[in-house]
Amino acid sequence: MAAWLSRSVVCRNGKGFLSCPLSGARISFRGVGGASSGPGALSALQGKQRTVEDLPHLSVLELLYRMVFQGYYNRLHELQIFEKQRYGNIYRDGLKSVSVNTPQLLEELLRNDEKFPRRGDMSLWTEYRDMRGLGYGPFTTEGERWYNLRAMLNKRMLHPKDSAQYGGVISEVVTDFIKRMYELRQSSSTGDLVPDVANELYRFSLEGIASILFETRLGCLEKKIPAGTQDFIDSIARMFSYSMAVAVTPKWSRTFLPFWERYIAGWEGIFSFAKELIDKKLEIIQQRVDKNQEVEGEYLTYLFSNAKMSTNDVYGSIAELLLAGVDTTSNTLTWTLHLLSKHPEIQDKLNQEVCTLVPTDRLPTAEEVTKMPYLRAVIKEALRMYPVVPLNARVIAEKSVSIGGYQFSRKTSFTLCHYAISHDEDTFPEPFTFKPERWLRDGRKRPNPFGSIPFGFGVRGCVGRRIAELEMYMVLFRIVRLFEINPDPKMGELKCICRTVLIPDQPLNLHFVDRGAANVT
Ligand code: HEM
Repeated sequence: MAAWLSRSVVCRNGKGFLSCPLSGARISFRGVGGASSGPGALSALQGKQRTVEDLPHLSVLELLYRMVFQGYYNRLHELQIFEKQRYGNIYRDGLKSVSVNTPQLLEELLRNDEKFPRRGDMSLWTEYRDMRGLGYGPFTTEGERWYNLRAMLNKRMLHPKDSAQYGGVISEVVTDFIKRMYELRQSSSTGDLVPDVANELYRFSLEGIASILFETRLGCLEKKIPAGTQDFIDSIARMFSYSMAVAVTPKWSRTFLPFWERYIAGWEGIFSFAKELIDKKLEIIQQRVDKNQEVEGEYLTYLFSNAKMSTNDVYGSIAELLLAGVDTTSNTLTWTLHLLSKHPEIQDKLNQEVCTLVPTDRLPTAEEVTKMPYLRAVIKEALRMYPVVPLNARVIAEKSVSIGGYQFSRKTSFTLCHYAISHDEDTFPEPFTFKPERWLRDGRKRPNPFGSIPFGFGVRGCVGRRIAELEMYMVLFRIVRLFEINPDPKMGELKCICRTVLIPDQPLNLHFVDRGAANVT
């Protein structure tokens, strides 16, 4: 995610002539029109292969102007749409990253991806690991080493059948979450209001993913979060909140500006907590091995039992899985509940599905929730409207590649503008309207799959996808069966800001009105 963050800061692009009020600089391009306006007629007429030089491009100064003076600093997702309208579907920024902005171009690029896909510079994350001699995880590793690591991490996680085995663990976490919802509602003045739902869903997601990765409960859903767990949560927040400052300030300023020290303190907290839990588990396994007892367990135990993985690799991987899995899942759920609260008719339809497909006197199984078409469509549509990871990157390092009729030499960096793509009007008519029906397989024409790929694509796609989906389906199922979700009339319009992932600009408060269904546990 750090790579996306730093990329989002530096990779902005443009086309045509545009006065930059900051500097009076003029942004120019040599081609005729962007890819949106058809092939570069001039080059084609001359029979010349179009290259990166023919793309619309603009300077870093313009990016700075847009970020600072036009306020796009935390609305980088909206900037994608602005730039697409202004500069076309494929364009280049001053730092030579090429932005692609339509499902077709995205597909062309990703189908040309390499055996060991790269997202680009991850030094923001690797520096700390190098300083402390820690192992790299799936985000930070590259090349063949990454490939081998993913081969190990994918097992017991990536296949729907693998994730189904965590159904029981997740269901227990959902039960605790629902219990907490009842408590919060009761203590509110109206008897049904839950303040700052995103914060509650963060606790849920952290508890859920930790219960799978560490095979232990952290206590995030207890009335008072244990001190160690709270320090860990604060450390994650600290690391993320200083990432941007560290990315944009020069290294020499680290000794007198406070950002680097605070950023590193964040990493220290993350790794020391993860390490403590991993070491505890390792000790338990060792004791059982010493006593010749059978070692049973799930993900962490599986990783330890894998001879190819060193303890250092396990530390690095678990920390990165944890970081990748919490904000993404919790914010997707936050946006889904927000959208449902605004669309009672969709909520009712979803309630009907969950009450019809599973008898109301028992909880659903992992297999059942993953087969519910409307439940799946609701989450898919929420992820289309709010792709929590709104931009991504690829570097095609080993070969030259042709995208959108342009030839790019090897080592070209590409920015994948997922937010603009999933709001592409040609692919998704009324792109700003919540319509889960778009995704139903009921005979209607389905959208281009590359229009919305919130988990990425190919071998470097999200390793936690199936776990995330299962967590989201299971918790949404239970919420929708028990409650009608209503907006808080006291809240102003909820806007979306980009802090590495898409988050709400203010705490989201929602009313959870009892539907009268039994709370089966
Ligand atoms: C709604 C939830 C989630 C979303 C939308 C999401 C999205 C993404 C995206 C877009 C990528 C980049 C893929 C690419 O470059 O092609 C990614 C990578 C990754 N995700 Fe997720 N993710 C989610 C949940 C999770 C969870 C729960 C975990 C951990 C269990 C996880 C672990 C990872 C890891 C480790 C990577 C890096 C993979 C690699 O580089 O090999 N994610 N995710």
